Amino acid sequence: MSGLGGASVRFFRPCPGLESWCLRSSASISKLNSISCSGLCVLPPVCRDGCIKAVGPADVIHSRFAGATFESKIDCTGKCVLPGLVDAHTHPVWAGDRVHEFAMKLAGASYMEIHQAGGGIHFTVEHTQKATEEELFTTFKHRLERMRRAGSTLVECKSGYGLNLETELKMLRVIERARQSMDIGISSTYCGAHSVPKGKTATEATDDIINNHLPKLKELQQSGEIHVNNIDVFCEKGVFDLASTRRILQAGKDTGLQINFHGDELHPMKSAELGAELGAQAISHLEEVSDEGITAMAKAKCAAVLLPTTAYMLRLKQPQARRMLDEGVIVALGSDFNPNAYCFSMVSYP
Ligand SMILES: N=CN[C@@H](CCC(=O)O)C(=O)O
Repeated sequence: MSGLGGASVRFFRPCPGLESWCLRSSASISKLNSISCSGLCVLPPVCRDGCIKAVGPADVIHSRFAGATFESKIDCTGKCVLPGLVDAHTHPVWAGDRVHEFAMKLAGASYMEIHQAGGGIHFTVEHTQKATEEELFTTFKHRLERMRRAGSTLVECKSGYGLNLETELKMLRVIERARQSMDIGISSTYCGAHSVPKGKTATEATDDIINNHLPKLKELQQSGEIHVNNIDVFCEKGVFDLASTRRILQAGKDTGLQINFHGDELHPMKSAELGAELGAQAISHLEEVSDEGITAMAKAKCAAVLLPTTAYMLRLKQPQARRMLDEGVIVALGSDFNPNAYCFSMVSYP
């Protein structure tokens, strides 16, 4: 049985008379859930480590845990018990919402048209650069709490609305603070290549990331000030092309980060092929992935992180989830919570 923070989700059918207890053993506080259904009881005791220890008929489980004492009783009548959800792609640290852009979108403007006109990510960057660390932490904390209430127990959290070193580090420190203080798992992603900063070319931005951002990140990782797991790039026409993406991802990998990037979202970029070649852990979006890209990802065991809310909101075609699964690609899901796609929950639209 997988841990509650694991990727698999199992549903227990709600049934009448379902009860659960918390129990205290000599070693740890554990929970003992009891599902009583037409004479059959299923008791999944949950230990402090988050793992379900056993599932079975009540009498079997009771005799197995006979020495344990119950701490409290939780009535789960009409409810179901399910492990925590993993949200594999979010942009939750920012200031400057983009509600005003919805009117432009409804009038027919595309995501890239708004971006190229200086809005979109640029708008959020402007506000995030001006925000204090405290302001960012307060709103981030509130968003994480809402995600947790919606069932997510592990959330991948990206920087990427700083673009300059100072603000990217501010965002990563905010993520680190939450990682240490909140009751939710966090996988932290440096996304300094989320967009080309105003006044720079993509090549200049790439050089800045490789020569300045990544060495500083490595220093802070080594001193234990921050813990970053992944590196991300928005590999897209008009943002970072395949060559720049390759340079940044390779440099990130060389500093010990896992590759987890945006690819093949609005245009076919051969991002999937690149990710597979570089040993990427995951690639997100993939609405425009090629057949060869799907095959390469399956072979390389590179996970596809699909973001149905985003495809819906941006009116993109939905990614080929069934085809990917049939080809043997690992498929994960993300809410893609960001100021453009305001979705906290993995199980429903906002
Ligand atoms: N596509 C690029 N990045 C985000 C959107 C970020 C934003 O628009 O603020 C995404 O994953 O959908």
